[in-house]
Order: sequence, then structure tokens, then C-alpha cells
Amino acid sequence: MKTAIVFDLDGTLIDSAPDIQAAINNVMRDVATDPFDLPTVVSFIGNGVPKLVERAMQKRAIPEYRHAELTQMMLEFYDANPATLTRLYPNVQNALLALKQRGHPLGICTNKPEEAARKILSAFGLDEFFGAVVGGDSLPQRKPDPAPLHDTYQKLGTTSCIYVGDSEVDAETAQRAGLSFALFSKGYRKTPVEKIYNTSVFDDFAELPIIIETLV
Ligand SMILES: O=C(O)COP(=O)(O)O
Ligand SMILES: [Mg+2]
Repeated sequence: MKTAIVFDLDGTLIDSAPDIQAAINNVMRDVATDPFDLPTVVSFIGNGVPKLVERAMQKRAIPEYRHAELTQMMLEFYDANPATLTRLYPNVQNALLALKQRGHPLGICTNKPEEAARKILSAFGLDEFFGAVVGGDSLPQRKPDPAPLHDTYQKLGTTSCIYVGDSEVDAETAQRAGLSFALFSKGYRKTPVEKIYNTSVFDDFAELPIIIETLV
């Protein structure tokens, strides 16, 4: 069996921050507090929706007891418009096609809720590329716990896997899973590339198929 290539979603295949910003700012409007600019929202992304809401609440000094309610609100706003302002990064489609044609099983391992992830993939016509989609709410554990990543490539029927992601969380997940990690440098990371665990770094998806061939 060929090596599985598993991808993170937010900040890796898709630039989704503008839709996430719109949803969290709808929540902020409903609780009568100020909206967030895009860089601030980007700094909240990476550990899933409940954590994003927690970070937003801390910034606006909203009392903790409202967390479940505001998380539910966020999920509803986001689910209504998960792919309105979201864009694929350049050359993603061709890279997926090239990897698929070479026989690599492809999967998604994201901290985004699974249903939203599936909706976005289908909105961009990418759903048929992926044999497994594991979200932040698919298992009791979420990244950086390695369990969702192990689950993704096991669902693809392989034992070898390369993870492709954009963040510190993805790097830690791959490292804890004992896997190679290709870091997309143009996503939502907060730390210099040199300080993030990786086996390879790329800034354009046109380079990815070649990088993968050197790693397998
Ligand atoms: O939902 C998040 O916070 C991050 O999602 P990702 O794992 O696809 O980057
Ligand atoms: Mg990401």
C-alpha cells in the first residue's frame, strides 16, 4: 500500500479565516461587544471551535459560564456559511490530483468540526479526493493528541503516512505520532518556520508532489 498523505484544512488547503471571522463577529455582535480584525481571528485558530470561542471570550472579558452557549452560537453561524469567503490556496487542486494519480490515498485530519469540513470540501468539489475525513469532534481526542491522525490513515487502510499542515499544533501532532511532517509556510502559524518541527517546508502547493516523492 502506498503512503497516505493526510492534510490539515484551515490555513493548509483553505484560507478559511474570513468565514471564521464573520461567524465569531456575529457572536460578538449578539453579545454586544466589539468585532475582531482578521489577524486577531487568525491567532485564535488551530485548536478547534471551543478553544477559539474561549480565546475570543478572554479577549473581551466575557464571563466563562457563557462558553457552551457562545460555542453553540458560533457553530450555528459557521455552519450556515462555511465556504462563502473561504478560498483554496493556489495550486491545491493540481497537487491533490498529482498525488492521487500516483496512487497515494488522501485524507483530512482537522480540528474543524467534521460536518463543516465535509461541507467545505464538497463546496470546492474536493470531496472525492479524500478517503477519510476526521474532524475536531470526530473522536474524544483532538490534535495535538496524535489519535485523530492515527485514525485518519488507519481509515485509509495504510500504516505509512505523511502529514501536511500549517501550524504548531499540526507539527506537534505529527511529531507525537512519529510521522514525517511537511509544513506549509503561508498558513496560520504563529512561530518562525525554523522553530517548528518539520521534515520539509514549502510555500506553494505546486512544489508539494515533488516534496512528497523525496519523503516517501
Ligand atoms: O478549527 C481550527 O481551529 C483549526 O482547524 P485546522 O486543524 O484545520 O487547522
Ligand atoms: Mg491549520
